[in-house]
Parts: sequence; C-alpha cells; structure tokens
Amino acid sequence: MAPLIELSGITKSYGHVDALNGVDLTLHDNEIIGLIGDNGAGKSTLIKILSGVETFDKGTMRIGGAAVDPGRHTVKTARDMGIETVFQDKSLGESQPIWRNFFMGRHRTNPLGMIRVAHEKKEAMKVLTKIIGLKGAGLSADAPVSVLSGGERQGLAIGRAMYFNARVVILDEPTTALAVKEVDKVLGFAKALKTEGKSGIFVSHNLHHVHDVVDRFLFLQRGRVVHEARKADETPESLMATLMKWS
Ligand SMILES: Nc1ncnc2c1ncn2[C@@H]1O[C@H](COP(=O)(O)OP(=O)(O)OP(=O)(O)O)[C@@H](O)[C@H]1O
Repeated sequence: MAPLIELSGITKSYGHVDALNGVDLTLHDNEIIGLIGDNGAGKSTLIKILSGVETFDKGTMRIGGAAVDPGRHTVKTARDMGIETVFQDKSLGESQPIWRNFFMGRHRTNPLGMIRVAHEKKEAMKVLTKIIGLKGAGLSADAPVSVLSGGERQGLAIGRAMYFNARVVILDEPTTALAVKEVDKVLGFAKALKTEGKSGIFVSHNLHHVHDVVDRFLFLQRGRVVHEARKADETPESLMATLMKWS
C-alpha cells in the first residue's frame, strides 16, 4: 500500500530565504511522526504546505499515492484528501455554542438547506464524550466554547478533524502555554488518533511531549531533514542531544 504522505525534494523560498530545501518525508498508515527543529528550521512551512495553506516551489507530493499539483493544492483539497490541521492560533468562536464550532463551515443540512441542529448537537457530543473523553457537569452542546479549558479546546479541534474523516491530523504546538493537567489531556487526545486508526504529525518544542506521542522523529535544520530516529532508540534526553548537535 502507498504511504499516506510521500514528499520528495520539496523546496520553498520566501524571497531570498530558503525555508525548505529538498525535504523528503514519508508518513505511513496509523503512524504518528514528530517534527523537531530549532526556530526557523522550516517546521511551520512544511505543515502549511501539507495543509494547503502554502504552495511549494519544487519537488513532489503524493497523498495516498496520488500526485498533488502545487498550483491546485488548497486547504479544501487537502481536507478532501484527508489532511486536517489543528493550528496553534486557530480561533474558535468564543461565544458560539460548542456544536456550532464543531460543524463550522461544514454544517449538515436537510434537503431544504436548513441546518440539522438536533443531529449536529448529538453528533458533536458523541465525539467529544466518547472518543475525546471530555467530562464535566456543565458540558453540553449548547454551552459556549468559553467554558472549555485550553486543553479541551484542542480536544474539540482534534475530535472535529476525526469526525470529518481525516486520515492525517497535523498538530502544531498543541501543548504550548497549557497547564500541566491540560498538557496531559492534549497528549491523550493526540494518542487517541492512533487508537482511532488515524495518522498524525506532531510539532512541538517540548521533546518530552514529542517522545510521549510519536513513533518516529524527523529533525529539521535550515529547511532540510538532517536526521531520523525511531522511538524505541530514543529518550527525551537523547532527542535533546541530537537537537543540540544540529542547532
Ligand atoms: N511568510 C514568510 N515570509 C518570509 N520568510 C518566512 C515566512 N515564513 C517563514 N519564513 C522564513 O522561513 C524559515 C523557516 O520558517 P518556519 O516558520 O517554517 O520555521 P519553524 O521551524 O516553524 O520555526 P519556529 O519553531 O520558530 O516556528 C525562517 O527563516 C523564516 O524566517
């Protein structure tokens, strides 16, 4: 079976800055990989290209074996091919109810074009309580997003991606600026991707978090993949030593 994602020789420049300089990357079915690299290594550029936010200059991208035309790759086509990204700065509508956020931009409608509100509320709560495991007396589909903690908001975004049939969920610094208990929740949500048969790409500066979640690590430096390693061969400390070596 073809890898879910296969990148070969991907380059991307912003003016004179080579953000990516010949990146090769393979992601297999039901695998989570971690992208590790210092500031400016190219991690964000790479995930923006995968998610269709940015295009690439040279190289080939295959998703599920099908070649992607960089001129036609958009957030919509990436989603249609099963790639969803939970960006660090994603904005949820704070005062909007949870169910609306869950279905934002992708509402289920009846033949008259009206939103199937009761159905959407039921579906959203099913995912959030059964798959993501959110708890709490005040938790209801009608509650505003503002009742959710930082970690739970990540859970909503991850659950939504899974519901809309993502095959790959990209998590961009999902644990940044969260309290310890919230971090544990988010790491649990990330690991749930595998239980649900999905794949993932996890980007974080925290090597303990990366080590906890992923199967394989790719080290990026100045727009190139300079080192790859498997979880079985690494500890958070050895990852740090490798990062220092390449920084
Ligand atoms: N829109 C842009 N315009 C110009 N240069 C950019 C742009 N986006 C990224 N770059 C440059 O491309 C290089 C790679 O940046 P990128 O944000 O992908 O790195 P990163 O590994 O995600 O860093 P960080 O961990 O700090 O987020 C950097 O030199 C950065 O300054």
